Parts: sequence; structure tokens; C-alpha cells
Amino acid sequence: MPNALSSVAVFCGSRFGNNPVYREAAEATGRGLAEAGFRLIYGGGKVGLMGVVADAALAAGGVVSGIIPHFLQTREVMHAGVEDLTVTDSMHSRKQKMFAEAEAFLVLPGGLGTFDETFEIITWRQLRLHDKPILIVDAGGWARSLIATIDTAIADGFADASARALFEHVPDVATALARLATLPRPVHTGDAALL
Ligand SMILES: Nc1ncnc2c1ncn2[C@@H]1O[C@H](COP(=O)(O)O)[C@@H](O)[C@H]1O
Repeated sequence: MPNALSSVAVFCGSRFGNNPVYREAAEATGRGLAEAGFRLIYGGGKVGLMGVVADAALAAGGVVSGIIPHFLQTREVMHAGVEDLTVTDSMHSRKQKMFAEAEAFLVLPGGLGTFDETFEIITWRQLRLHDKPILIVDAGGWARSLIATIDTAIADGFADASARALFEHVPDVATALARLATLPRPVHTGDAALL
């Protein structure tokens, strides 16, 4: 496809979680993105599922860009194996740069930071600040409560039913990778200065 996606940001946990399925999903994602020729944009750390995704992408010969705020370099163990590492002055500038560099977003199991990143990128799309695809991978059923929260907001009249179309909810990594391969580069890529 001439206008195919080239870069994908992955949001996921800085811990491993307590189900081996999460780690397997992270490995399959890093490897699959690399094999498909997507540049991986991620949080720049070596901890938890973040580190697993980056290591798997590097092992498969992929291009990896890490973006980490200065104050997290030690806590999230900045990944020494990632050549294209950017250290930002704040969490906010990390988010802006990840947003600017990515043409699509893939969400894997994670905790509160992952929830924050996921809701933020969905709400930026709701505000029509961009039209980049967002895929939530429900590995091991971890995303059920996140999706239920959105459905509750719709049922309670706090979000429009069209909010469900702001993201795609897919059952596994293979489905996400197959979907990414069919998606064109977004037209409305947004302006990071507005965020
Ligand atoms: N408030 C936050 N905004 C963006 N990113 C955040 C925030 N808090 C934590 N993070 C990052 O998210 C990933 C994953 O965190 P988990 O809590 O393990 O899901 C990590 O890089 C945090 O720095």
C-alpha cells in the first residue's frame, strides 16, 4: 500500500502483570511490528512490558524510538540498547513527542499510566485534534474494565455513542497486527502544539 502506516506507538505497563499472557502479547507485538516494518515508538524504558516490547522489536531487527522524561530515566531504567532515545524535560513533552512521532497507537495491558495515555489519546481524537487509529488489544481480557468504563459513560449520557468509534477493541495481537497492515496513514495528524 503506497500510503501505509510507518510508525506505531505502543502504550503498556511498566510492570509485567500477573498473567504470562501479558508478556507473550508484548513479545508478539514487538516482534510483529518489527517484522512488518513499522517503527516502534515507546516510552524508552527497560522495565515491565515496555522493555519486553522494545527488546522483542530490537531482536527482530526493528527500528525503535524511545522517549523518556528526564525524571524517569532511573525509575523506568532507560533502555541502553535503543539508539534513538530522546530524553524530554517533562512528562508532558514526552507525550507530545510520542504523539507527534506516531501514526497509530496500540494499547497493551498496563496500569494507571497506560490508562492515562489511552484515555488521553482517545479524548484528543474526540476533540478532533487528530484522526490516528487507536487499537486496544484485549490480551487476557485485561481491557474489559476499561471498555466497560467507556460503555458506562455512554449509557449514563456522559459520552456520545459515537465514542465507541474513536478506537478499535481487538482480541489479540495477531488481529491488531493484521488490522495495522490494512490501515492507511491518517490524513489529520494533528498539531502537537495544541495539546
Ligand atoms: N500521567 C501519565 N501520563 C502519561 N504517561 C504516564 C503517566 N503516568 C505514568 N505514565 C507512563 O505510562 C507508562 C506505563 O505506566 P503503568 O502505570 O505501568 O501502566 C510508564 O512509562 C509511565 O511512565
